Amino acid sequence: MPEGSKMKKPDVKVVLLGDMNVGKTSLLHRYTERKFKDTVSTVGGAFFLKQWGPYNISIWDTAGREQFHGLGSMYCRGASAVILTYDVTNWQSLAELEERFLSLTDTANQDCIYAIVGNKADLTDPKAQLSHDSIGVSEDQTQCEEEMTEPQILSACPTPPASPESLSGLILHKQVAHEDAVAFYGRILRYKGLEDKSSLPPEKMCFETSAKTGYNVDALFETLFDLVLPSILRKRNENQESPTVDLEVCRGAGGRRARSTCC
Ligand SMILES: Nc1nc2c(ncn2[C@@H]2O[C@H](COP(=O)(O)OP(=O)(O)OP(=O)(O)O)[C@@H](O)[C@H]2O)c(=O)[nH]1
Ligand SMILES: [Mg+2]
Repeated sequence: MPEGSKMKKPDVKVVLLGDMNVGKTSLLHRYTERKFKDTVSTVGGAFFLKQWGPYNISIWDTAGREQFHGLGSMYCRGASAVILTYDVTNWQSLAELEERFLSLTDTANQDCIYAIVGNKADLTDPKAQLSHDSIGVSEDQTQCEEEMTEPQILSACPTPPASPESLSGLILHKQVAHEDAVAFYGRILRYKGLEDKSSLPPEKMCFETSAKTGYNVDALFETLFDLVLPSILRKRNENQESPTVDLEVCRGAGGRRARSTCC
């Protein structure tokens, strides 16, 4: 970055929370790099700066591992949107959101919005298995769409095979129904005293996604960006401050690179 250049100051903060292994990092990779690539378990947290029209949105990826639990409330501080992420093939990952993660959001903004995201839908839902990434769709993909035979539905196996990928074409038993996510969303609104937020009904705020195929990933992020715009505009009007920060000042304070800074 050229000397003295200004890094765009984020207008708003979106945070990904959820148990380890549910696919938070993979969702971020899918959305920002249009790729499903190997990941390692996140240490601490990292953020990505997304330009959304004239606005700058920081998307924070956090660590699901228990040992980083304490950092969650720090990452949620000042958040305008929190994506509470679970794995549709793992009931416990939804339970963890309520038991371990919901309280971390107490540091988020008063008008913060909440999305409930059931990831890995490609393992349970045939329509989520097809590539949904506009860049990634190829003609043989449409071919596959026509040939798509009814995938075999696995019975509810108590110990799903170690590597779901080896089941491509097979569908794992879904452990979390959409209704469970909707019920949890209702409990979040009550916890936050937002029951009257009819503008954000569960059908709009509960998603099932696949970071692997891209299913519903753009819809998730872009729905949230549209919904946080009013809070960006309000903040800009209130602050009337420069939408940029002088990097020299940051450097003086040992400022770190803005891209994927790990705290
Ligand atoms: N089939 C399938 N696998 C996925 C999907 N998303 C993530 N995975 C796999 O799930 C494992 C964990 O993914 P991560 O993105 O690292 O999970 P995480 O929530 O960031 O985990 P922590 O960083 O430990 O909190 C990896 O093996 C991913 O390849 C998905 O949509 N479908
Ligand atoms: Mg991660």
